[in-house]
Amino acid sequence: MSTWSPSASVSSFITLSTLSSRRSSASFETVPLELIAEAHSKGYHSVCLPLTTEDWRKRWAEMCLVPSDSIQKRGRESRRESKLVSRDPSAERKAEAWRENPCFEREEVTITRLDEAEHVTAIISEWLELDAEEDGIRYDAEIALQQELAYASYLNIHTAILPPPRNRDHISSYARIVRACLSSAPYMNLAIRLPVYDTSILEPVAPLSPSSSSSSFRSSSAPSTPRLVVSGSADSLNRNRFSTTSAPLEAHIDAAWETWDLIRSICDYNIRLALALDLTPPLPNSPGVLSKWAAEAVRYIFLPSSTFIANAKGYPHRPNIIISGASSGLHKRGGEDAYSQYVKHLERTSSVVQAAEKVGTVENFAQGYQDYLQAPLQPLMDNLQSITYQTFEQDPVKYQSYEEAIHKALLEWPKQDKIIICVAGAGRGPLVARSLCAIERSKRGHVCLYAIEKNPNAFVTLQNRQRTEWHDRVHLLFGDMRLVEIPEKVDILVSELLGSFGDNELSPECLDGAMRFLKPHGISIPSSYTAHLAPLSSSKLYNEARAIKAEKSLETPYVVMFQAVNLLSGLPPTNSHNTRSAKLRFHIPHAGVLHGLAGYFEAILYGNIGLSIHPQRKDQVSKDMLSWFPLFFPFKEPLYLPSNSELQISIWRLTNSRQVWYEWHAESFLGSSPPTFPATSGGQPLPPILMASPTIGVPSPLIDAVDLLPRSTLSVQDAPERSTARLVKIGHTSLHNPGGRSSWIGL
Ligand SMILES: C[S@@+](CC[C@H](N)C(=O)[O-])C[C@H]1O[C@@H](n2cnc3c(N)ncnc32)[C@H](O)[C@@H]1O
Repeated sequence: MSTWSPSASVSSFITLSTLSSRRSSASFETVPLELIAEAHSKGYHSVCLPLTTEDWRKRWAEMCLVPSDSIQKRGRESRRESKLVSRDPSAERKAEAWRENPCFEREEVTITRLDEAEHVTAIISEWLELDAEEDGIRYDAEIALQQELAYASYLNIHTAILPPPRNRDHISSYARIVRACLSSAPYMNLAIRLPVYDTSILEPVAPLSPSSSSSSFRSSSAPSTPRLVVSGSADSLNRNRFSTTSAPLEAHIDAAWETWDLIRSICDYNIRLALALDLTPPLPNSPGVLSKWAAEAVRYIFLPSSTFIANAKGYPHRPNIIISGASSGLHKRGGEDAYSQYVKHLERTSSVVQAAEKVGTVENFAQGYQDYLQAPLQPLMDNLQSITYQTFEQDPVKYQSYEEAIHKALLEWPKQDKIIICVAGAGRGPLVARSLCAIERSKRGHVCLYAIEKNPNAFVTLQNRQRTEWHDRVHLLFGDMRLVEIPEKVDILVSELLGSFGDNELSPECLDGAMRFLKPHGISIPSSYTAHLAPLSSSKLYNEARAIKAEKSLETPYVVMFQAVNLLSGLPPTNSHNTRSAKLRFHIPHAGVLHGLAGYFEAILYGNIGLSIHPQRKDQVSKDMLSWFPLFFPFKEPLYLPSNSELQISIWRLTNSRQVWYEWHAESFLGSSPPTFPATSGGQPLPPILMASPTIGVPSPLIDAVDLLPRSTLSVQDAPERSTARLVKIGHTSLHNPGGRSSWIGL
């Protein structure tokens, strides 16, 4: 279960120039101790400190890089040619000795004592190019990185922020080095600093000189925003770093995310690897572009004091926010403390935090359960515990909605008739009590109420309530609704057998068995329900499911209160999949990785009264209902989906005489365009498929996904327009849970 920390941690970035310009005062033994104490007194929880000094950068450059003057002599050579330049033999000897036995000298590190390292996040030398063009520089950068991490571990520092990737062509080398470090430093958490997009698209920058990685970096100042060369652009192929303004900002944001995706994939989704997202560049207005980061392990957010950005609030991971330049005096009136105070204010006033603090909201109820995988209930096969019923019964919305639905049905029933109601699956009796309230409110005279329950333990509670509260107003029947004998047929059948995906607690099978005692023109409450699927990206959930070591863990649906997830496409208004299988087509506007499917349900109880956990409609239909979290169907292998690709999902609900199970599968294609809806014969465009829920709220504005099954609202000649012609297949997953081998629900 994830813990819910009360507030984001705010760190101050202490620069090398601050460290070197201060003299320690009488009250502190060392400058780092004084600066750390000062940061604490100004409301910062921790500090980020460069681990190494200028001296280390100089020694490393002398040993491992070709001196820049020897390059200048050779004129404008490419970096690739620079490795042919011979080095000074004494520098080469020193380098060999260092490679044999990497070791710092005292002046090369900023801190030396355990107490200086408390609450410190180490910034690894930013000038190390783990993705340098030259093999030799990459090789030496890896040795230096290992050396710095070993030193940080020695000082009991648990987190280090790595130099950013800069060269798309060698990201795989970068990632391989990070993976090696994760295994050689087993107690260290690593974070990769990544700008939200390549800032060179805003302003041209000079090309790097061969030894430039070091010389161009002003390590004594606050960290500059790293720049990433996006492969494939003409500029990057020429190894220049000039503006690529022709590409839209979104493409650059996608490129940054793809860099991260490659690194974390090569590192096998290691949970000790996280992102330090640099929000220094001006952010685009469209929040959807950034939403993919919500599904990632963003553990740090870099904010320079010059661009204080309110969008950082509400990130679900509650990352550490690192403020650089807080002491630069940029906002003189507020002073240094103002930044941490403002970040805390933004967080306190954000809708996410306010909802979590308000009693009665789902966010408040679900605290501690965000992204926690729970096995779905099996109320038919298992007998639920009293405490489980008690949890359901806290729902302030579900029972009220049922009472309203029953009341409405009673009012609409012909006045002179006697009415027989049956609550099938009564549990501890809350729907029985609500039925009695509705009867009383409707002022109907002749009403007879039955309650059926198959859980022998809950049946004791029902008997007790009958004796103490209900008396002869309720007739109890013990047994399975599929088999139990009932003295007369009923007019209104009330049940609540719904799972997060509608039918996953076997409501269809149970109600099929109960239909024999519902009169032909009788009413079922709920009158219908629909299941909805959406493709989902969440490295966190993927890792959680993988952490359960059993092979079947990635072929099992889970109930999850989603937090660190990103829906890769909109949800269809309804999948209407009582056919027990569906094939769904999703347009993927932005590149992403598919880790699983999110499953939701919507039910019409009676008339316009419903229940919904559909993310876009739940607030209109049944706001603050607590009883259901969505279902998560994981995929065993993540499936990469490029921008403007098409995802096709197949899902089957299958059954034998003893079990029901789901099987699922995904395929990806290139060449997709956002779906358009075919015109009817009258020339009017068809709306998205809506006929199954015409009475609930307003239709979802999201129309990305379209049910591919032939539907009554689509004429046959319309179908080819929506076919998958001209799509190029690019990938697929395996078929999950074939034959119900890993997960099933008992009948
Ligand atoms: C989700 S609980 C709902 C309980 C209660 N109606 C409420 O809303 O709090 C479903 C109940 O239906 C019962 N149940 C499930 N299948 C049943 C069946 N085939 N026959 C009788 N009861 C059944 C379970 O034991 C459980 O008490």
